[in-house]
Amino acid sequence: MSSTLIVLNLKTYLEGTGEGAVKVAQACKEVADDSGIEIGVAPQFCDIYRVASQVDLPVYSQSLDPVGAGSFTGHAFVQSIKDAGAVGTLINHSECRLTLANIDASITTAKNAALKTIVCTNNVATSAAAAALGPDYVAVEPPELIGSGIPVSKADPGVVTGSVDAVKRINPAVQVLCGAGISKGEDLAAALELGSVGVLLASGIVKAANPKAALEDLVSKV
Ligand SMILES: O=C(CO)COP(=O)(O)O
Repeated sequence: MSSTLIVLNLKTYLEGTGEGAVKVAQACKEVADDSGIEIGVAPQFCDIYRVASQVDLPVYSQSLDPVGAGSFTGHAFVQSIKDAGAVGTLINHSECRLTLANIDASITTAKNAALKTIVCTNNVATSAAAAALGPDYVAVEPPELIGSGIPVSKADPGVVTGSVDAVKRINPAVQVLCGAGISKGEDLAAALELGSVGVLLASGIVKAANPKAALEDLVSKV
């Protein structure tokens, strides 16, 4: 496997049973095996166990709550996420934003459970702030490009290079992903060219008529 990472966020795109998530995850696994590129999926909380137990690929939670065992109702509890089979979690996605203090607490909670952490950011300044908290990855995603089909690597390359520079300066151990509007092989190639180590993406693959073919295109230029 190369050190490139692709994480496919399923959001709430797949209606109905979790079988849709399993199918997309299976396509990810096949393309990962054929290409040698690591591909993970972030399904709904309730689908983590189903996906992780049926498909041998890295599964991420879409978020978690920084609560321990005890008197907490309606929270996404890290130990349950881990026991369901997740290897990591997104934190602070633009569609699930947190305060800085809660980002910090979520990173600590995930790390204590040995889950990988991907903190989403919306610009260079927040990428720098997130890097100071020491996650495994910062994933910069300008919200205005999310779901737009316009790739960040083309529309706003400066936010990627700026994040890479800022993160390197603040904490060189943190790696940078980028996302928003990414769907094609040229988008991933451009993202790597800009200094990120991979992409976090969703609609271009999940909503494609043939997700496996879309994934094959995505990895075709690496
Ligand atoms: O929000 C994203 C991934 O977390 C990006 O979404 P799109 O790939 O649909 O732009």
